[in-house]
Amino acid sequence: MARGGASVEIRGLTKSFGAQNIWRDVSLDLPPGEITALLGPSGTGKSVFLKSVMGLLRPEAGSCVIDGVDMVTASEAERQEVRRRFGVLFQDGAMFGSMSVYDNVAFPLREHTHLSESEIRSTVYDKLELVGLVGEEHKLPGEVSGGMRKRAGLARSLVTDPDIVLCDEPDSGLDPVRTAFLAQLIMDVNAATDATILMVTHNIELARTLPDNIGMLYRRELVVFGPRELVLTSQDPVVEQFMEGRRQGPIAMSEEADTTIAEASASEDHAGGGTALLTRARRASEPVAAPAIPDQLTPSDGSVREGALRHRDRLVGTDPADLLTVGGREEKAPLPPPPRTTAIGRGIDLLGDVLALGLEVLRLSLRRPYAWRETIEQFWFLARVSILPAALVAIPFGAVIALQLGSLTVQIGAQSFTGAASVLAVVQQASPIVTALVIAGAGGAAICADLGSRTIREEIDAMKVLGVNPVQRLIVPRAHGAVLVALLLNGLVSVVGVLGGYFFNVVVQGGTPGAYLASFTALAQIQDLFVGEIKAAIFGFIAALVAAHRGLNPKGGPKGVGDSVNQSVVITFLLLFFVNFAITTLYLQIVPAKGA
Ligand SMILES: Nc1ncnc2c1ncn2[C@@H]1O[C@H](COP(=O)(O)OP(=O)(O)OP(=O)(O)O)[C@@H](O)[C@H]1O
Repeated sequence: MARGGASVEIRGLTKSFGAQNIWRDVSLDLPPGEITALLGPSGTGKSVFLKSVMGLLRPEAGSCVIDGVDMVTASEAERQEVRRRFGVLFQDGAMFGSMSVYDNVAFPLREHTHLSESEIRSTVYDKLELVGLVGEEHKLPGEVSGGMRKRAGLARSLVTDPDIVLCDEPDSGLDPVRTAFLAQLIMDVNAATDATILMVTHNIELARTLPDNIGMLYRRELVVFGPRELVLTSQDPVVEQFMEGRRQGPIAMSEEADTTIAEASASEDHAGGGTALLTRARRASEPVAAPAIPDQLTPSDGSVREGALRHRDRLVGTDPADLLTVGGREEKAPLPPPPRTTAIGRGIDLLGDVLALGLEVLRLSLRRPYAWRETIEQFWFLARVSILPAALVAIPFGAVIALQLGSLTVQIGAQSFTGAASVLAVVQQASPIVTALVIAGAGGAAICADLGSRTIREEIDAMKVLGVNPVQRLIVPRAHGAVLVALLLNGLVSVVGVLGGYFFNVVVQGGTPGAYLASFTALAQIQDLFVGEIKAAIFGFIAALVAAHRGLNPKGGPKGVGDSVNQSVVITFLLLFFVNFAITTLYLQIVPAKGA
């Protein structure tokens, strides 16, 4: 069933990370219903480009319009709507690690369709069969090979018959035979659905025989984009070298080396030497034989693709000279450096981000569907990792407070108030802080590490692309779980602390049980208990938010996750002490001390 693929119009797109410009001024139209391959040396920003098209990364300039919606400036809700039309295969598959291969492939259908489980089952098995994974469906992603994960990711990306398919190196990790099957599969999917397909690949054979169009990123620019037939016969040295996989030419081992060669070439040109590498092939006096164009794959059922017909018409009207004008090759002035940010500025940004995340969590807390199961699992997990340490910390804490206050009250002749003083100190101050430190140290660290590893495995990106809001699905349950556990732990720590105080005051220091208990009613009041619980809930919320924020923004790979965990604990501790001070001051202003 032909549906006419979606159009993707990209104009002047520019993306940098801090001072590092990845590419600039990229303009191209992905022809609807055709297959396009994006090539380029490693590290030239092909994956960044795909993520920018998906709206997962925000370029600082330019537009990427998909059927009328600019993915750069649109709201997250609008982007989510467009993403429902996407099928995305991430570089490492981005399978959800806690779900089986079957559940991963069924995920988009369960989220976005009203199909019955038996209909879902039949669709999932169709796709698993296409990618050769029937028999492996009950395994977890961690129990199958990298190539299998990739194929499972492809099955998941195709399960909703998307209009736009974006694949990041679909062939990586696959053997040559499976790569050949995969190429045929992409061609058949295009023939059946007329989807607009953009794939990043390093596989030259695939690039030569599968796509209708080829684009190439090199030295921070799109240096060529056009019909396969014209790109394959291009005599541009960069394109030729890449398509032939040669060492000789302007492309070197690294981006820096590419830049050095190009600069040398430009200065030779400038000096009138006439031997610059970038233009050498063009200036060679002997005629250069045009390379042969290999036959393009055809659909296995022998049908004629709609995209192929449109492509043929476009090809007739394309001037080969247009190919190299896209993006241009002339040296452009360097981009201005980004504004410098100070440590204080970064701290303020971080606080702003955490606050925004907190507001988002509160807003989504009431939104359905509520992730009950995840909340209960998180509550149970946080309770398990924090109850024992909290109880163990509470005993010496209660004891220290009782000892300190006990000796102080004896010195000032107010021994009869030792119990109340212990209660106030433990219930109002020590207990919420101990609770929050344990939640931040044990629970928050685990939340941060879990989310961080999901982020670097691109699971969070996959979730967004599959139309699921990770804040609603993952952060809200963790924040609620942390608040509930904080309330529970605060009660526990308070009881253990007060009992510890009783033990040291009465048993060790020889006080009387009656005086210890009687003093409770003299100075303590029920609001003290409430304020302790409110503090604990706020601290638990803050601990979960900071952990989630750091987990969603790790810098780099596994080491970045480790750094995020460390930052999450330190930042939470700092915030807690400030917030505790603020709440205590406010409380003392509002609720006068008993007996005052
Ligand atoms: N989230 C990020 N933060 C900072 N830098 C990033 C981020 N993502 C990518 N980069 C940088 O952008 C550059 C391009 O990365 P990208 O993964 O897009 O390259 P690629 O062309 O896909 O490479 P390969 O072909 O090797 O997969 C790299 O220098 C990378 O370090």
